Amino acid sequence: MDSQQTIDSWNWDKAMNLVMTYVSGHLHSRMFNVVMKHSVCDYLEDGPKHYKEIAEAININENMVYRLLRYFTANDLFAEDKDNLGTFMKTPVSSMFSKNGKLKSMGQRYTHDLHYKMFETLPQSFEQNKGLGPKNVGFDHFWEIFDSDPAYKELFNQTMQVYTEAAMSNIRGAIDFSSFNTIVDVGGNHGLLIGNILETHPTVNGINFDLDVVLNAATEKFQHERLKHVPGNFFESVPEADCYILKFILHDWPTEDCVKILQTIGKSMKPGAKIYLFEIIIEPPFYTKYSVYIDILMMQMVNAKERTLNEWNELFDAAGFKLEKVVPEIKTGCMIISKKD
Ligand SMILES: C[S@@+](CC[C@H](N)C(=O)[O-])C[C@H]1O[C@@H](n2cnc3c(N)ncnc32)[C@H](O)[C@@H]1O
Ligand SMILES: CCCCCC(=O)c1c(O)c(Cl)c(O)c(Cl)c1O
Repeated sequence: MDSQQTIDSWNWDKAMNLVMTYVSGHLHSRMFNVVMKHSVCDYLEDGPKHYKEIAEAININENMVYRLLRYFTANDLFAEDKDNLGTFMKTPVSSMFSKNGKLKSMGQRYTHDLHYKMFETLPQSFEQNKGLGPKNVGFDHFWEIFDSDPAYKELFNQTMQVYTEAAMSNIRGAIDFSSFNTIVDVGGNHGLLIGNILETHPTVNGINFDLDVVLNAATEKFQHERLKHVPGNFFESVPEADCYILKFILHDWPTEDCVKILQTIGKSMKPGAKIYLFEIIIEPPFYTKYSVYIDILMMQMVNAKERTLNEWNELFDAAGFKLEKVVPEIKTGCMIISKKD
C-alpha cells in the first residue's frame, strides 16, 4: 500500500482491519480455546439456543457467554437470530468443530493451553535462534510430552489422522506401489496412510512403525490383514523393506537428526529400495499461509523447519541419498529418494 493510497483511502475500517489482521491472533485463539474447552459448538447442534441457556449449561456468567457468542458471530462461527436477538444458531463451520465435527481435535489442539504456553517465548526463540517451546512447559524435547500428558498425545494423534484423511483423496491413486513387497510407514502413527495404500495394492504388505507410547495409545489404529504395527525408534533401527514412506516426519527434526533418520533407514533398505517423503516443499516466493505457519510451529515446538527443494537436496546429499523425483500430483508435497550409488 503506497503512501498516496494510504492518505487517500485511509479510514477507520481500513485501520481497524489492518490492526485486527496483525495483532489479534493471541486474543482470537484464546477466545477459541474457551469455545473448545466448553464445547460451545455442541450446544447449538440440536437447534438455536439463547445465550442464557448456554451460560447455565457451561456455568459461565451469562453476559460473558453473550460476548463470546457475539464475538464469534462477528467472526462467522455462529449466527444470531435477528428476530430473536440473544438467540444464537449453529453454522456449517461451527458444526465442523462440534463433537462429531472433523475439525474438533484441530480446534482443541492448536488452541490448547500447552500450545499457548509453548508459544509465549516465540520472540525469544527468534532472538536465541532456537525453538524454546518445550522448555516453557518443562521438557527438553516435544516428544517427552506424550509420556506425561496422555490426553494431549491423543489429541496429537487425532489431528494427525485428520490431516491424513484430508490428504488421502489426493494421495490415493497418485502413486503405484505395486512393485514393492513391503512398505514401512516410518512414524506412521494412526496407520491410515499405509492402511489406505494396502487397500489399493493387494500384493503389498505393510508395517506401521512408531513409538511404543503412540502405538499403545487409546486412539484406534488402522487395522488390516496385511498390516503389522511395530513399535520402535527410528534413530535406532527400522524394519527391513523395499519401500519406506515418511509423512510429516523429517519436518519435525533439525537437519542433523534428519540425516541420522535417513541413514538408519538406509541400513535396512533392501537393494533398489525407495523412500517416499510426503513433506511440504516451500517454493519461494509463492508461500502458502499454512506452510509458513507450520514452519514456525516446527521451529518453536521441535526446533525444526519446513524446507525448500534446495534445502531438501542438501539434506539428501548429506545423508548419502539422491532425489529421484518430485511427485507434482501430491499437493502436500512428495519426493522419491534412493541411496546414492
Ligand atoms: C507429525 S507426526 C506424523 C504422523 C504421520 N506420519 C502422519 O503424517 O499423520 C510424527 C510421528 O513421528 C513419530 N516419532 C517421533 N519420534 C519418533 C522416533 N524416534 N521413532 C519412531 N517414531 C517417532 C511420532 O510418534 C509421530 O507419530
Ligand atoms: C499441513 C501439515 C501439518 C502437519 C502438522 C504436524 O506435522 C505437526 C507436527 O509434526 C508437530 Cl511435531 C507438532 O508439534 C504439531 Cl502441533 C504439528 O501440527
